[in-house]
Amino acid sequence: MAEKDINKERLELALEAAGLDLWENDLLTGEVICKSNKIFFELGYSEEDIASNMDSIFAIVHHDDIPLIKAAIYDHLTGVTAQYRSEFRARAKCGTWVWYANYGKIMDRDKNSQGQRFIGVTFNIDDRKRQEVLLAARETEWRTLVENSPNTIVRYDSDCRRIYANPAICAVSAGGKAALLGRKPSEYPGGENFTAYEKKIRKVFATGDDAEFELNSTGKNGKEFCSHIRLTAERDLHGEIVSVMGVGHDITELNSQRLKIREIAFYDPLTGLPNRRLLVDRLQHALASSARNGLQSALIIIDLDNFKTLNDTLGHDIGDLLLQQVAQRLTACVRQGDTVARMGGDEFVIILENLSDKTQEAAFQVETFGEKILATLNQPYQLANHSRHSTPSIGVVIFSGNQISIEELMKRADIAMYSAKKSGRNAIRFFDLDMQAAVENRSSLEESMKQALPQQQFVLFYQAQVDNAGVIVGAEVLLRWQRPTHGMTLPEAFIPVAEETGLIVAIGLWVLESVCHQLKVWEHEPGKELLHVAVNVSARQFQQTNFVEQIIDVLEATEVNPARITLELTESMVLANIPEAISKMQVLKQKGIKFAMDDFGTGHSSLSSLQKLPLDQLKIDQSFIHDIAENHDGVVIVQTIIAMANKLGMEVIAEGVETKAQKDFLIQQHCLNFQGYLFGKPMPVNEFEQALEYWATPSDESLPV
Ligand SMILES: Nc1nc2c(ncn2[C@@H]2O[C@H](COP(=O)(O)OP(=O)(O)OP(=O)(O)O)[C@@H](O)[C@H]2O)c(=O)[nH]1
Repeated sequence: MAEKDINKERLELALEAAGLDLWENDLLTGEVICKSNKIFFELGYSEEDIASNMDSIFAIVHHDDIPLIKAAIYDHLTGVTAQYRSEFRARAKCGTWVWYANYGKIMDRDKNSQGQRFIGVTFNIDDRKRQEVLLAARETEWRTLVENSPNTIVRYDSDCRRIYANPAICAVSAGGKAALLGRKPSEYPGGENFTAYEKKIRKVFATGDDAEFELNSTGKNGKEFCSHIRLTAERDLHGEIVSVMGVGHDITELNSQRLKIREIAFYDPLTGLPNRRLLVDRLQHALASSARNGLQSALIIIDLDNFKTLNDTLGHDIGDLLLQQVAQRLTACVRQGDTVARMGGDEFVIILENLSDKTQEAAFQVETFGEKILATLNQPYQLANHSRHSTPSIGVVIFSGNQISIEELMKRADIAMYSAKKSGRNAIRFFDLDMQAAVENRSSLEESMKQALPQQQFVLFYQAQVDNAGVIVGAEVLLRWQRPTHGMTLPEAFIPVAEETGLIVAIGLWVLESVCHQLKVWEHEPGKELLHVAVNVSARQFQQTNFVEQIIDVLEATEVNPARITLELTESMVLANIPEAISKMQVLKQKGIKFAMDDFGTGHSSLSSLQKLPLDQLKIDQSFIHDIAENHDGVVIVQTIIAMANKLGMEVIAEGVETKAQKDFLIQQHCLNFQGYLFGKPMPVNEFEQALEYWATPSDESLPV
C-alpha cells in the first residue's frame, strides 16, 4: 500500500476511534469534498433519506442554532476567530434532538487571506451537554437555596479568607459584602471571638472534621446577636480540602430562653439565690477543689427559728419579705466566690471555701463567720410596717477532699443544725461523730418502732396499787417493748421518740384497748372484778382534737365500765391549755372515767389552776418519796402535797414506795394509797394475777417481787 493510502487509513481509524466525522468544502468552487454522512446514520437516517433532500447538515439542525452556526462560520471566515467552533442540536429521525459540535478551520489561505478549503469535524457532545444542563440546574438550585437562605453562609479559602458570603450574612454585617469578601474573620470584624472562630476554621482545614462554633457579633443595627455556626470541609475531586463552608443560624433568642430556663432551674425566684440544684453543683466543685488544694471548706446550714409563727401571725407575704432580707444579709456577709443558696422554706446554705488547711484553724474561722451571721440575722427587720426580730439556728460541717458524699455532708450539717435547735435555738453547732451516733440510734429506733405495733412487740406490765390496809385495789399499766435486737425496752428509751414522731397516738390507743380487754376478762373473775387500772396518757395523745371520741369509742367497743379506768395526765400536758383540758376531762368524767395528776410536784401547777381541773387523784412523784428519809425538805413537800390534795378533795397516791418506813410515814400523813417496789415491781399480767392471789389476804408483808 502506498504511503498516502496508509496515512489515509490511519487518519480514518483515528477519526473513527475519536467519534469524529470529517467534512471538507472547497471554498472556491463551493464543492463538498467530504460530507459528514456519519452523523446522519447515527441519527437513524437511511441512504435514501440522505439522498432525497439532505445534502446539507442544515437540513436537520435546530432552526434556533442555524444563525449561531452561520455567525461562527462568518467570524472565522473574516478572521475574527482563529478556529471555527459551534455547537448545535440535530434532529434524529425519531424526532429527538441530539447535541453535536463542529470544529473547523480555513486552510490554504492565499496572500489576501482568502481561504481555499474549509475543513473540520463534527462530533457528538450530547452526553456532555446533558451533564452541563444538569449541572447548571443544580447550580441554580444551590444558588437559589443559598441566596435565599435565612441562614448565613460563608465560604472560606485555605487562608480563611471569605470567598463567598450569601445575602443573609451581607444583610446583617455592618460593612456588607464588600467588607466581608477577601478578608479573614480575625481581620474583619476582628476581636477575640472572631480570632477564636478563625482558629476553628483552620482546624477544619487541618483535620477535615466538621466543627461547631457560637459566634457573637454586632449587627448593622448595633445589636448583639449570636450565631451557631457549623463548619464543613469542602473537597475537590481528588479529596483535597479546597474550602470550608460555615452555615450559621441566629440563636440569640434561643440563648435568652436558655438563660431564662437556667434562671428558673437553678435560682430561687423569691430571693434570687442559687437553689438546691445549683448548690449541689457548687458543692461538687468545692469538694473537687478542696481535694486538689488541700484546704478545708465548710458547709453551713442556717434555719430560721420559729418562722412558721411569723408566717401564721403576719401572713405569708411578710414571711417572704423576711426571707428576702435574710438572703440579702447573708449575701453581704460572704466574700465573692462563696455560695449562699436557699434550700427551700426558711433554710439557707453557705459554702465557705479556701479556709485553712488545718481543721482546728478552719473551725475557728467558721466560728468567727458563724458569729457574724448570728449577729447580722439577729438585727431587727423592718417587714412592711412591722418591726420584727428573728434568730437562726446554724449547723456547720467542715470538710476537706472528696471522701464524703454530698448527701452525707448535707445530712451532717443538718444534724448539727438540729442540735443547735435542740440547744434552745439562736446558736451555732459543729457536727461531730457522737452527734451522728445519737441521730443514727434514733432513726433506727424510729424505724423499728414503726414495726412494733403490727408485729405485736409491745407488752403491758402491771404494777400494783395498794391501799393502807394492804389490799391491791388496782394497778398502773406500764408499757414495755420487746425489741427484737435489744430485748425488753423501758418506756424512757422510746416514748420520747414515739411522742416526736406521733407514733404515740396509735400506741396509746392500743394500750387503752388492751387494758379494756383485760378489765373485761377480770370482770368475770372473783377478786379481780373491782380492780382499777391507771393508764398513762401522752401529751400528743391528749392534744388530739378527737382524743375524747377515741377514748369513748374504745370504751363502747369493749363495753368496759369506765369507772374502773383512771387516766394519768401530767402537769405540763394540761397547763398548756387549761380550758381545753378541762372540757375534755369533763366529757370523759361524765362517762365515769377518773383522772390522776401524775408526777405531781415536778411541774409548776398553781393552786388556782389545780383547783379548776376535775381531778380525782394526785400522784406524788417518786423523787419526793425517796427524799423523805433523806432530808427535811422532802418531808415538808410530801406533807404539803397531801394536805393540798385533801383540801381539794382529791385522793392521793404515792409512787416509788420502797420501804416500810416510807409507807408508815405516808399513812401518818393521811396518804392512803401506794405504789412501789415494797408492794411489787411492774410485771406481766399472769404474774400480776398470781400476786393478786398471793396477796388476797390483807397483811403487812410485801408482794412477791
Ligand atoms: N413565707 C413563706 N413561707 C414559706 C415558704 N416556704 C416554706 N414556708 C414556710 O416556712 C415554714 C418552715 O417552718 P419550719 O422551719 O418547719 O419551722 P419553724 O417554725 O421555723 O420552726 P423551727 O425551724 O423548729 O425553729 C413553714 O410554715 C412553711 O410553710 C415561702 O416561700 N414563703
